[in-house]
Parts: sequence; structure tokens; C-alpha cells
Amino acid sequence: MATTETTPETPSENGRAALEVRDLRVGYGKAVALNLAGQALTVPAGGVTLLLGANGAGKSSLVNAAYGAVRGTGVVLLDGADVSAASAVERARRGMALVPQGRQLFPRMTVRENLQVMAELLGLPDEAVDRGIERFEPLRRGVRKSAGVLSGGEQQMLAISRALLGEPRVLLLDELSTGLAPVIVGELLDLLTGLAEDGVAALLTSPTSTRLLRRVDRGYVLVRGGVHAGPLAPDDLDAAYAEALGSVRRDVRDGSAAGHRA
Ligand SMILES: Nc1ncnc2c1ncn2[C@@H]1O[C@H](COP(=O)(O)OP(=O)(O)OP(=O)(O)O)[C@@H](O)[C@H]1O
Repeated sequence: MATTETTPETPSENGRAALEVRDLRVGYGKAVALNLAGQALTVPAGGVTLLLGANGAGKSSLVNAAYGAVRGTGVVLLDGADVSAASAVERARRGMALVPQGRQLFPRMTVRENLQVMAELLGLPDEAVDRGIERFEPLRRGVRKSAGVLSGGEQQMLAISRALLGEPRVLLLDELSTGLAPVIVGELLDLLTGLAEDGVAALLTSPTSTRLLRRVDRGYVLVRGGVHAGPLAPDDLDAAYAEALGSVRRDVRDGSAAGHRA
């Protein structure tokens, strides 16, 4: 397994990482989902970092543990400050936001009510909710609709708008593009690029690199809960991911190490 932080940092990384996770470990019962023992992953301000990994590689566990939504051990640094012991709400108040896999909206609540829940958690005024609604035209048109009746793309817009309510400096997006039409994915990636230009540090997870590689600044490959390679330039990610998947297939064929790293 390649060690982390072996390649030069890309030009978009002006200085210190906005988010750094180190030695992060997440388990569910006895199963180890993520084990970054001796490894680190950084997300610089002003750029989009891609976290590539097959289903079950541990992507969700990593972003959820970074956000504090699942319990993990290890170190999480937000703008250099240790937030490892902070709750998810505290991390959100300090500038971190998550667009979770599956969006996790309240389906019976309206668009506005979904945003109000987060605004209240963060102690934000009604104007923040208004701005959240205005961020995407479909949300403005469907503001009184229940979240559950929105299309997949509209639900993702609502989840992103909710994440952006507190104007985060670090934005985690877990499988942003799954199940969405390419045109919607393109629009959401445009938004992400704009946020990065404004200095936001974005971490995007995906099981596939297609469509995304031209839009990210750097990335990591995650295999069986550990960083296999990274940070890498976009041009090098596909080959590293193909190599990683090949090694997993070889392990499975040989009957060894098919499970997670212990
Ligand atoms: N709540 C849970 N309870 C038990 N095991 C879990 C739980 N959540 C995840 N796992 C297991 O942990 C491992 C990593 O899962 P995780 O969801 O973090 O991976 P992932 O890369 O995000 O995969 P996917 O793309 O399928 O969401 C998998 O083996 C998964 O089955």
C-alpha cells in the first residue's frame, strides 16, 4: 500500500489543509470499516478533493467520522484546530458541512422546514433560510412541497442548500452524483467549482471517476478502509484506482484479505 502525502501538493492548496484526518478508525460492532492507522488525508482550501473507492471501501465512514456523525477514533483537524472531541453540531457551527449519502432529508417536511431545522441547529436567522431557498430555482418554485415528492436532483439541491446554510469552509459530499442525470451532476459540479474558487475546501466521494476527474484538483484512492494512494493529481487517479481494484480482485481470487484491514 502506498503511503500518503508522497506527492507534491497541487498549486490550488494555498498553505495549510482546511481539513485533515489522521489515524481515523471506525468500526461497527466487530467489523472495521475504516482504519487510517499511520495515514492522513487532507483537504486544502480552494479546491475539490476526490475520494475514490468501491462500494464498501469506507468512504461514508470516513466523511461521517470527519463530520462527527459516526463515532470514530483518531484526529480530525479543522483549520488546524483539533475538533476530534466535538459533536457534529459543534463541527457544523465551526465551519464543516456534510451532504450525506442518501441526502437524509425529512421527507414529510417542506423544503423550507428542512432548511429551518438546520438553521435552528446552527442558530441562523430566517434570512439564511430565504437565501437557501433562493440558491436553486427548483427550491424556490417548490418551497411548499414536501421534500419526499421532489425529484432526485431537487432533493440533492435541497441537501446541498441545507449544507451551505452556515457558509461552511469545509464541505463534505458523499456520492453527490449517484442516480442523478448527467446534466444535473454538471450543474452541481459547476456550483462546487464556484465554491472552491471562493476558498471552500470540498471533499467529494465517488465509486467511479468518470465525469468527475476533469472537475477535481486532486484525489485519494481508498481500499478496504485504508488510503491506497494519494494525494494524486487527477491524471494519475484513474490508473491508481484501476491498480487498486486489480489488487482487491487478486486478493479475493486468492482467498486472502478479502475483508477489511484489521
Ligand atoms: N451501520 C453499519 N453497520 C455495520 N456495518 C456497516 C455500517 N455502515 C457501513 N458498514 C460496513 O462498513 C464498510 C464500509 O462502509 P461504508 O459505507 O463506509 O463504505 P462506502 O465506501 O461508503 O460504500 P458505499 O459506496 O457502498 O456506501 C462496509 O463493509 C459496510 O458494509
